[in-house]
Amino acid sequence: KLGMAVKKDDNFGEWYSEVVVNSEMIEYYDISGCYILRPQAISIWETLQAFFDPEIKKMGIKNAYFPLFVTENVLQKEKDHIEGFAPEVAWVTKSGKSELEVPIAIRPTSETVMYPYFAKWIRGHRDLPLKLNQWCNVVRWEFSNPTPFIRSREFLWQEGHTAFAIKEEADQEVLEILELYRRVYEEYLAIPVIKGKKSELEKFAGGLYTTSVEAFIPHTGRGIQGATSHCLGQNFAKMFQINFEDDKGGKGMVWQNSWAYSTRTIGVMVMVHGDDKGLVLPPKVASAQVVVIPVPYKDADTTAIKAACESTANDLNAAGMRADLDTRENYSPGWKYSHWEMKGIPLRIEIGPRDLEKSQVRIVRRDNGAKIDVPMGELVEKVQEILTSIQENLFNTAKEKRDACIEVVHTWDEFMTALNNKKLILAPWCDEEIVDQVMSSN
Ligand SMILES: O=C(C[C@H]1NCCC[C@H]1O)Cn1cnc2c(c1=O)CCCC2
Ligand SMILES: [Mg+2]
Repeated sequence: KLGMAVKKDDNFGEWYSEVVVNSEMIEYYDISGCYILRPQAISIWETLQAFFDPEIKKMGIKNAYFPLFVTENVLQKEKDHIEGFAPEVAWVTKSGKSELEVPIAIRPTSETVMYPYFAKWIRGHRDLPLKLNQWCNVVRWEFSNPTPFIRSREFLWQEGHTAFAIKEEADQEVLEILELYRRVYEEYLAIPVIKGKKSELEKFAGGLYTTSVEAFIPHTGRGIQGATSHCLGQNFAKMFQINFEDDKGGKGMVWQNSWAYSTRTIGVMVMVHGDDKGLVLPPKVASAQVVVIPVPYKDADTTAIKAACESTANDLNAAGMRADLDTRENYSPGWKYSHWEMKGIPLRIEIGPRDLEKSQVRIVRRDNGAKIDVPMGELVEKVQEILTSIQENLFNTAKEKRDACIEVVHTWDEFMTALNNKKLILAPWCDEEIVDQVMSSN
C-alpha cells in the first residue's frame, strides 16, 4: 500500500489510524478497543524498558509479578478509589459452562491486588522501604473512543508500588520517578513534556497528590497525560492496615507511592512526529535506524552494487548502529522509498552505479528529506552524526511547535478563545472553588 490516503491536517483521527497500521505497528483486532502490537511497536516498548528497568533497579526497586485476578471484596476495599471507575472493571463470571461461585475482576491496576500482601510482609521498620514494580498488562473496559496505544481496553505498562516509613522518602521518590518519565519522553521519544502537580479535582482520588508529565498534540490542541507518579499518602495504608513497629517501639503507618507509564508513550510519539508520508521514528527507538537500498540500472553491474550495499549495512551494524538492507528484486527503488518512509526509518542510503563510480553513497533523511552525498570512507561517523542530528531535530521541532501554541491568558473569555484555538494555556491558578456569586460578579 503506497502513500497515505488521509492528510494529518485534514482528518487527524483517520490519519493516525492509517499511520499505525501502514507502518506495521498495529493490526486491528475483532474485539473493539483491543489491538495487536506488531514487532515495530514491541521493539519500541522494549527499548524504553531497556532504559527504565535498570534505572529503577538502581533505586532499589525490584520486579515482582502479581496475579491478573482480584476478588470483589478486595477490589471494593478502597471506596473512593474504585467508585468512579466501576464501569471500567472487567469481570470473569464463568469457567466453561458453569458460573463461578464468586465473580473475579481482571486487574485494572494492582493496588488492591498487592496491598493485602504489603500488610503481611511489612511488620517492622526494617521491612521498609518495600519497593516493587511489575511489567504487565491491565484491562479497563473503556467506552469513550478507543484509540490504538492511547486508549485501549488492554494495555501494557509498568506499575511501581513502594512503601516508606517516612513521608519525605516517599516525596523524594515521586519526583525521581517523574524525572525518569521526562527522560523517557524527551531523551528517547524526542517529545517535550511539562512536569506538574495535578489539581485536587484532577488527581488520583485514592492518593494524596499526583504529579505527571504532560505532552501536547498541536494538531488537536489537546494536552495528553504522558505518565503519572502519585504519592498515596497513608490512604491505602489505612484501608489495608499496612502498619509497622517503628524504631521506638511505636506503631507507624507506611507512606506509599505508585507510578506508571504505558504503551500510550508509543501513540504520543506517532501523533507528535508522524507526517503525511507516515511514521517518523526517533533514531533512539527505531528498530532499524538505516535501510540500505540498491539502485540498479539496466546494464549496470548489479552484483557490485549489491555487494556495496551489503558491506555498507555490515559496516554500520559493526559500528553499533541498526542497519537493514532491502535488496528484493521484485520491488522498484521508488516503491521501497515509500515503503520505508511509511515505516518511519530515520535514514535511507541509496547506492547506484554513479555512487559506485564516485565511491560515495546518497543519504536521505526521513525527518526533513535532505539528501546528502557521503564518501564511503567517512560513512560510519557521518551516519552516526546524522542520526544524532535527526534525534535532536525531532525534539527541537516538536518543542518549537509546542511552545508556539502556548498562550498566556488572564480572563475567562481569553481562556475560552485560546482553548478553541488549539492553544496550550498558561493562566493564573487560584485553586479556589468556583461559587455562584463569584461567577455572577465579574
Ligand atoms: O491506576 C490508577 C492509579 C495508579 N495505579 C498504579 C500505577 C500508577 C497509577 O496509575 C488510577 N486508576 C485508573 N483507572 C482505574 C482505576 C484506578 O485506580 C481503578 C478501577 C478501574 C480504572
Ligand atoms: Mg481512565
